Amino acid sequence: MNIPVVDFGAYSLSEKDATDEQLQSLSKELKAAFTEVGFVFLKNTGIMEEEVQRVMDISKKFFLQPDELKQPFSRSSFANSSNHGWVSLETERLNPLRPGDLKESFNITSLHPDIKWPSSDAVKGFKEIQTSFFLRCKELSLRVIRVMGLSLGLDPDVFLSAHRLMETDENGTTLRSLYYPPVNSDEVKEGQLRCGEHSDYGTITLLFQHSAGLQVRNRSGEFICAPAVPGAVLINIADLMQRWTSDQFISVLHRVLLPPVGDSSTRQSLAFFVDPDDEALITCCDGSNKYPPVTAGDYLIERFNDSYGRK
Ligand SMILES: O=C(O)CCC(=O)C(=O)O
Ligand SMILES: [Fe+2]
Repeated sequence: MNIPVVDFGAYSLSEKDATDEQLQSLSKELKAAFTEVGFVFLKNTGIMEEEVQRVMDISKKFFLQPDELKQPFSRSSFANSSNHGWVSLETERLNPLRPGDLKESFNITSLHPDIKWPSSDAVKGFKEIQTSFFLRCKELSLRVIRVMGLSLGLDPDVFLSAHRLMETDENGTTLRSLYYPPVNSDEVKEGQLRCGEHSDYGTITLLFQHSAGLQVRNRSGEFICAPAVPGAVLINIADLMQRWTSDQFISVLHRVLLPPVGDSSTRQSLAFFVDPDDEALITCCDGSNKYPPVTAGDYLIERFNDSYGRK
């Protein structure tokens, strides 16, 4: 399996709009990638390497602090945004059959003015850097979602109109910084990984990474290493989008293994999980009843219950 590379230059964030011809050609390429592989590398998106690096650097400063300083920002301590906040090591199990993932993360789901942000000198600029990257990812996602609608011959509003509330407490879209600390192989539990096998939950995911480590399952069921393509954003289809398109676009399992024994390297990545508005009703867009309609908010709560444990 090769993940295709698509040049998004014609519709990059530095362009106001693309011509119909350019959109047609992009939609053909994206459709092929999303129906056959479920993943695509998008290059020339307009999001620059320096922006990505800035977010990784400030996130790492947050993660390297003692747990007591991170605790006040814990996920589930934000009243109106249940997925927002810091997730400690081994808390989430993306594959619930394995021990907790050997990763830490910080989820940004809400940009509501009342949200409390880390603001100590050690993480100076955290709010501004994360907020501006969230908004850039949001703009790029909306462009990709528009092209995805066109690629299936739909009115682009079918998908776009379900993504009007990103960054508010009525939409689950999340910018997640991930940090995989050095692994001490003497302490690893049986079957434990950095990130267990899973597919993502919502519409699409934008993944920014600078080092290899991610594996993607191919059609024969083998996990294949995804390369890190400098400057490109890796985009994959998530489960609600697969449902929405009656399985035309495919949401594929992926994972992050442990480094080889004796390798003490760390890994960082940024994932922008795009979700439909909580109240959006996801109904098969081909008019079939392949899957019953579900509201995005209800669907996400179920999935989080599986990976974080039921309350
Ligand atoms: O860190 C990575 O590369 C993958 C993370 C991931 O797949 C996820 O958090 O859903
Ligand atoms: Fe994922």
